[in-house]
Amino acid sequence: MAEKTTRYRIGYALEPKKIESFIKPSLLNLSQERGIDLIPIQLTKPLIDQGPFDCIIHKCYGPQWIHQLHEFHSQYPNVVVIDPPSAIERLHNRSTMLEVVDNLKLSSQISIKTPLQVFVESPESLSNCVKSKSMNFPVIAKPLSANGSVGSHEMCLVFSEEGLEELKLKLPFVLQEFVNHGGVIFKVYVAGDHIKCVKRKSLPDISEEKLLGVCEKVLPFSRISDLNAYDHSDERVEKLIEEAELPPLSFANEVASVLRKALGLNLLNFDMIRDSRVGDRYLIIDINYFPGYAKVPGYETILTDFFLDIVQKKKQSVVCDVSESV
Ligand SMILES: O=P(O)(O)O[C@@H]1[C@@H](OP(=O)(O)O)[C@H](OP(=O)(O)O)[C@H](O)[C@H](OP(=O)(O)O)[C@H]1OP(=O)(O)O
Ligand SMILES: Nc1ncnc2c1ncn2[C@@H]1O[C@H](COP(=O)(O)OP(=O)(O)O)[C@@H](O)[C@H]1O
Ligand SMILES: [Mg+2]
Ligand SMILES: [Mg+2]
Repeated sequence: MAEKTTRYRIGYALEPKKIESFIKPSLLNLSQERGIDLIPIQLTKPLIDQGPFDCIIHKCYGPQWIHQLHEFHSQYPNVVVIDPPSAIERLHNRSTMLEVVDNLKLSSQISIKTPLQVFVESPESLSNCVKSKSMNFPVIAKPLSANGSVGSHEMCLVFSEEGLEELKLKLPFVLQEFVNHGGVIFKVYVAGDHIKCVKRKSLPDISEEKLLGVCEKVLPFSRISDLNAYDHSDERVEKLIEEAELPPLSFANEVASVLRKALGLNLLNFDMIRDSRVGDRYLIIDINYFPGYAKVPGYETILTDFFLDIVQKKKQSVVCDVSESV
């Protein structure tokens, strides 16, 4: 008689746009072949009435969803929830998002830090905040909230103190020192133990001369691709990205591993730049929960491997405490 292979049910609670980009037939097929059934969770119906599930993955905002998860967890404490809302919450605020980075302990000689950053809440504190941290212009004003809204990605490069005055209506925000990094950013995608680092276009460097010649006090931007007119041509940018050296794999892996544990999260990516001023120094500038994995070549394998790790560890009774603070 043919041996019956165990099948696992992973429920996903995602907004329609995310379902379209993430739940591709290629992911459904590969995970199905390997024993995982990905089941849509209806956001309009009580979670508690859906299932059974071995695991739930989710990227939804708002107290109602968190309440549903709590309710579900009290009834089905053995179902693994990836990830705990309280840990995800930390990434929805650009001030708390990067707090753990400066305490990470690495065995590598290469250092991992964050740029100088200050949280600005009121117009009165605006003029002093840059001086108090000895930050140099240009700085980037980033909305405090990183809650998935369009506005949460609307930023401004600020070239001078007068520029800061123009930002009063955008409070509260964080000001982060702009760091030259050769126009290329490294995005490290993490799904549990599975990691992939890719290169992407970033803001171009700003030299002292360029800074003196800039006419604007503030340059708003949202998507980096909108900034072509501001500097390099597409061809030059492509060449820049192609030629940029990736960070050493062992370093990227170690940062991903310690960061994931410090945050208590499994599904994330982080944006990392190489500081042009100092050798062997990288800076984390952004951390995102459940990012756009489908843009990573081979994401289907990375995610399926991760799903199997989770459900099989559970089967072997290896404690997987990710649902601890649901
Ligand atoms: O839409 P995508 O595929 O570009 O993914 C976005 C991510 O792009 P990335 O994978 O880092 O290039 C994006 O990363 P960045 O913040 O752009 O670095 C966010 O994770 C975004 O989610 P949210 O709007 O912050 O909730 C992600 O948006 P959602 O797909 O989760 O809505
Ligand atoms: N401190 C910084 N120094 C240089 N460039 C930065 C810095 N912070 C952000 N950027 C650039 O701005 C982009 C958007 O900033 P980020 O914090 O990643 O916001 P988002 O959450 O919208 O992706 C980055 O991908 C990078 O190109
Ligand atoms: Mg980013
Ligand atoms: Mg982000």
